[in-house]
Amino acid sequence: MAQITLKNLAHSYKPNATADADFALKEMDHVWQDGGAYALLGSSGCGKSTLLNIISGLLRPSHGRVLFGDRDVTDAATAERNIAQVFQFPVVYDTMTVRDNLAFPLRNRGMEPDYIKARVNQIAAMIGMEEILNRKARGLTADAKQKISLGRGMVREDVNAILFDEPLTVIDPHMKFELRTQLKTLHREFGHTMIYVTHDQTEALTFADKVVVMYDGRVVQMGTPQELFERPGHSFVGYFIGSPGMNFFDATVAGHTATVLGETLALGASYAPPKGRVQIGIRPEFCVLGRSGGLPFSIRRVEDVGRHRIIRGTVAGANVNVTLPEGMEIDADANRVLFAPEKINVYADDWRVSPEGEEN
Ligand SMILES: Nc1ncnc2c1ncn2[C@@H]1O[C@H](COP(=O)(O)OP(=O)(O)OP(=O)(O)O)[C@@H](O)[C@H]1O
Repeated sequence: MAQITLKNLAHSYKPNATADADFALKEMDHVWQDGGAYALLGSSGCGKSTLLNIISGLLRPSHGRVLFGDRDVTDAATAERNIAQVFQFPVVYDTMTVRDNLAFPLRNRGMEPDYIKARVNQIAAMIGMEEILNRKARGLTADAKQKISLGRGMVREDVNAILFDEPLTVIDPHMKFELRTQLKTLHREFGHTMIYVTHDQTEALTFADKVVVMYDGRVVQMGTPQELFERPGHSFVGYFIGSPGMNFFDATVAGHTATVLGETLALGASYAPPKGRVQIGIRPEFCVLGRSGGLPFSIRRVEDVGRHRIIRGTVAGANVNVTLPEGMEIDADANRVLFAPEKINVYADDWRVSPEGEEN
């Protein structure tokens, strides 16, 4: 196993690319710690698969280097990198049995038959396929075939990393949760570096210890689910993580106060006046309705989403959401929205501004 380092990495699918917009991956430096469980999260087209294929060696980056430990593997073929990759759609040998499909990577490496048998049985139990080990893969459902692909991706214990590219897309929703839990168990047991690509925040937040959020070809934040929730490093993380996402307001900020729509709001920390387009961001969970203070608020509608309710409203015509905890009544005369000062984040040109005295 190895730490994976990306050095000045960038990629364009176009020859002679120069403009920023020509790059599917903008220049980045990034380290994936040995044994980490990472999710690579972002919306469609932000560059997740490009990055994964560069790590696995399916794609050569147009700029920069890829290191496994101290070894430069930028020009090494996929086979030399000792990586397992599971794709969105099943890749199985139809004419082989389920057992032979699972055993394939181990036989390829000349492992002992007894070891292969035991390991295949262990993986088959994990993916719920012990009963059909002797069946040919041909004729199985896409869901079953994808489970074989997942199993085959995880069967080798000696890989540097396992890369998953949206592996649960074709899996039945009930099974998704179970397989994700199994992947986590396997990670705890074997300590492989795992990178799991998804555009689904629930998948990312439940699978990973560290979530890497990509936006427009860049890594905009890497953090624990809690860090992404409490201190989104970029406004995209604020919008993308959480349901509904963060509320943003144009503001002027100085010291412990923000001014929004001519009203003064207290901040939980002190800021040097930021440059650029300044906004404050507050999650719906940290907003409450009242009759004085805060900002003027009009309720549009209330949505019941199970354990809590979401109040959809507007502040000066712009949409603002407030999450109402279970059991709390709505004051029908409330016409202001108030924010917990210590939960407000400040942004300049979409990037979070650290308050004075915050350790990075
Ligand atoms: N083979 C290719 N040739 C040219 N452009 C490509 C190629 N593959 C991807 N791109 C472009 O590169 C950008 C990043 O694509 P990529 O597939 O890495 O994104 P993604 O985040 O994995 O998206 P998705 O979630 O839809 O798979 C997109 O603009 C895409 O159109």
